[in-house]
Amino acid sequence: MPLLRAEDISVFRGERLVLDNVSLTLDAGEALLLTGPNGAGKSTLLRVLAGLRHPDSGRLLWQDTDILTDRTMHAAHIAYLGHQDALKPGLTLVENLALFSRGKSLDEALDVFDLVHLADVPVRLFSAGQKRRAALTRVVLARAPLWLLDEPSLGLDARSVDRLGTALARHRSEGGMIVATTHVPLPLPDTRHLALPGAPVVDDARWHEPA
Ligand SMILES: Nc1ncnc2c1ncn2[C@@H]1O[C@H](COP(=O)(O)OP(=O)(O)OP(=O)(O)O)[C@@H](O)[C@H]1O
Repeated sequence: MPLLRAEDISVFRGERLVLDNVSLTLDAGEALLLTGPNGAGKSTLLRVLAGLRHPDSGRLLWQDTDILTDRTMHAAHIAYLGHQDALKPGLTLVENLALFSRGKSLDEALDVFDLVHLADVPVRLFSAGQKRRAALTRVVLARAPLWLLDEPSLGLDARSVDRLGTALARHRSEGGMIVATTHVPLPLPDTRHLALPGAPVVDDARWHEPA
């Protein structure tokens, strides 16, 4: 029995069928890359897997239990990184992360993405890449078995991409699972791919600028 199983997930956004009967499974130590053109539904699928969006049809099972029966329980299984880094700009990095540390020392986690020197700096002063590294540090701190990462390498410099690779490999070696969306190669070897085809081109007047 796989730990995570999505069965025939379909999602409409407006009147558009964005996900059409998508199925996947994931087991301990496995990773899955979601690829496909802009608008194909990668972020939508990630949000469904996170329990943040209800599919219009299909089931999502965690160890054969439907996650929709207990979303609070499912929230403890996942660490979700969206496009927005969701950091509080007025707080320092340590203050932002303290909410997720559950009393544990932050030193080791801050080192994963080389952020020790920025520990006491307000996040509003961070660059885009530094904010992404902070958000990724929060994922590490969550100690959740399933990481759901929407374009995790966005804005990262080469050294940080290397560190991301190390963090992903470590998570998998500890039995963790990863589903990530990406448009660029990620440092994630031995990974399955799920290519979402994207919506068929439709001649829909709502998508044209008024003349
Ligand atoms: N608020 C919304 N209302 C209606 N449709 C939306 C909304 N947001 C996104 N969509 C549509 O949902 C579809 C899937 O979007 P989604 O963000 O999941 O795609 P994606 O594959 O992650 O794209 P990208 O590669 O650009 O990040 C797109 O066709 C988009 O137009």
